[in-house]
Amino acid sequence: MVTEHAMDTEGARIIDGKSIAAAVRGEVAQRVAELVARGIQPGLDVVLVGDDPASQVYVRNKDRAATRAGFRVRTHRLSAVTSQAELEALVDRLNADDEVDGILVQLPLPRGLDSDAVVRRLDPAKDVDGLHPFNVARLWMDRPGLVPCTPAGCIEMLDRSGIEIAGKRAVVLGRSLLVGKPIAALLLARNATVTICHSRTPDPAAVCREAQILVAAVGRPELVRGDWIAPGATVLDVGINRVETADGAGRLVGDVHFEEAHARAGWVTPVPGGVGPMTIAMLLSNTATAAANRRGRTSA
Ligand SMILES: NC(=O)C1=CN([C@@H]2O[C@H](COP(=O)(O)OP(=O)(O)OC[C@H]3O[C@@H](n4cnc5c(N)ncnc54)[C@H](OP(=O)(O)O)[C@@H]3O)[C@@H](O)[C@H]2O)C=CC1
Ligand SMILES: Nc1nc(=O)c2c([nH]1)NC[C@@H]1CN(c3ccc(C(=O)N[C@@H](CCC(=O)O)C(=O)O)cc3)C=[N+]21
Repeated sequence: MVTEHAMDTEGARIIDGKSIAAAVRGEVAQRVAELVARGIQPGLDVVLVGDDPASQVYVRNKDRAATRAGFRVRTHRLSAVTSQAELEALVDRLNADDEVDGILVQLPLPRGLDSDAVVRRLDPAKDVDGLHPFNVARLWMDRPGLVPCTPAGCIEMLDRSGIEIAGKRAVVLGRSLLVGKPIAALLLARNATVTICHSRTPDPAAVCREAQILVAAVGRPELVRGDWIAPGATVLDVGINRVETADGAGRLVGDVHFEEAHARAGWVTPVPGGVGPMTIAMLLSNTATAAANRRGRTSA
């Protein structure tokens, strides 16, 4: 799961999101097989509005992983000029369909659509992104429920790498409802001492230097430099940014300058191959949980 070598001579240990995600997907496939053996075919429905190319890639990755794990998967592709009423009518139809266990509405929605209203419309029991106010409240109340996939994936990576959370000073860069805030809630629930930075934080570098666990979720390519990182800290890089390259192909970089972080940190996640694959694995895990909860849990 991790590459073992001395940190002071060779830099941080890499947290391999790809292999941890493969392990989680294998466990989910087992849970799905148990449901299928009971005559239950768990299903995931993804709603994609518009033709944002990045979202298309995520949807394709999710489709493939979900199908391989044994889920029925359907992607609803709606045009960018879809109305609020049409989108909410689709959500209503999926809520009412007993064969639908998980509903994921890809965000952000095109301009003019009210994503809050769409999320509020979801049946909380099918909200596998954990964004409905009911699930947000449960998260902050430390009650198990459907937890946002990327934050859940971050905790899973720490746990499966043997990195202690309790008692640590954690800093989260970013405060979105999808990523920053729920990561902070989960770290807090696990007894870290948590600080959240955002675009109005005067000296984020100074705050980050205090972190034993640093999570970057800002969407700013390589914002976090080596001198933002305390020696030996654990750095989780959530950012997915496409930047131009000389050959015109472009490449993915995180919110952390990987080489500089690797030289200072104790542990670091790469981009790609870090948090991204975990997001998909946790989406599958949430969908299996939603299916077991909705359809009466006896063993799964
Ligand atoms: N790996 C994965 O699976 C996933 C990756 N992502 C990626 O994670 C990143 C963050 O996503 P998301 O949370 O949805 O993005 P948002 O744009 O919704 O939120 C970004 C947050 O970062 C803060 N911020 C922006 N600039 C700075 C800065 N210079 N210093 C400190 N804080 C700053 C903003 O502050 P303010 O609130 O003040 O505006 C905001 O809270 C993106 O790159 C996204 O693509 C997202 C989801 C899943
Ligand atoms: N309602 C909602 N929930 C989300 O969780 C959500 C969303 N909307 N909108 C977009 C963001 C982004 N996101 C990613 C998921 C997987 C990868 C992923 O698989 N990344 C791989 C490969 C990336 C590639 O090579 O293209 C990696 O980092 O290794 C990336 C990004 C989920 N998001």
